[in-house]
Amino acid sequence: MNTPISTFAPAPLEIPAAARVGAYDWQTAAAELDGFGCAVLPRLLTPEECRAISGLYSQERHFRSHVIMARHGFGKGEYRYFHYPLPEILGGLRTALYPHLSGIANGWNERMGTEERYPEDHASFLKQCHEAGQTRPTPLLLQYVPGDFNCLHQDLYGELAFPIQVAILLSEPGRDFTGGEFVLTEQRPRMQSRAEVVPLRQGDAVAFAVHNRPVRGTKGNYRVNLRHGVSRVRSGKRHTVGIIFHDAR
Ligand SMILES: O=C(O)CCC(=O)C(=O)O
Ligand SMILES: [Fe+2]
Repeated sequence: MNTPISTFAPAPLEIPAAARVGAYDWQTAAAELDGFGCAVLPRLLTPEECRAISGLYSQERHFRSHVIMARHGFGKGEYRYFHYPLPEILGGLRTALYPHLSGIANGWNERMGTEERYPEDHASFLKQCHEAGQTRPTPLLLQYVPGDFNCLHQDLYGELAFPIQVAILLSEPGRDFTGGEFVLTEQRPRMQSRAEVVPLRQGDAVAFAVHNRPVRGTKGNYRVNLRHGVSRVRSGKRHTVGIIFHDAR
């Protein structure tokens, strides 16, 4: 399903996605996701790969749609959804990341008393999406210029939603842009909301909860509601690539 990125950008997948993803300490990542709703995977992409992926933004043939955020009240900035087949590097990372996250997601559902369980491999989950009428790919490339921001939101595209997603920062903070921090908020029942700002460098990925996750309280687990967004870019240009595991209706 994936085309090699090297046919249109100078970035072959030198280290296979599964090896790259498998090299992280997933026990620590799971503990961070459990404790805070997010975990950083440092340097998932090399600077060259980041540049190659950002460079796709202006090449319309890779995308199925283009969203100007201000037109929808989503913030200010723009993004494009890739079409299938995905660039090899993104398809590869999505497939490789999924099995590490599905166990965490199933643990969350168990603790939240939700019956739904996610299959161990991404192909099986995509099959479920397709059977539910969700067939359009959701990986996206975002671009922000000074003054742009991404309002707090949840990336839900139909009934089926995998509860963890990944965003990779393609630009280098301080050099390519300033401002533009990745932000997560967590709304807790009958309590004030908690915010988390995630410091990222170029190539770092953040895995985070899409909508709900369980939190351990004194009387068992309670459910919190998360949103994510990006603070205002103060200068320069910021690109990110988002990997969402469910397809869209
Ligand atoms: O630009 C970002 O860091 C966030 C992008 C986003 O909302 C997403 O990947 O779903
Ligand atoms: Fe998002």
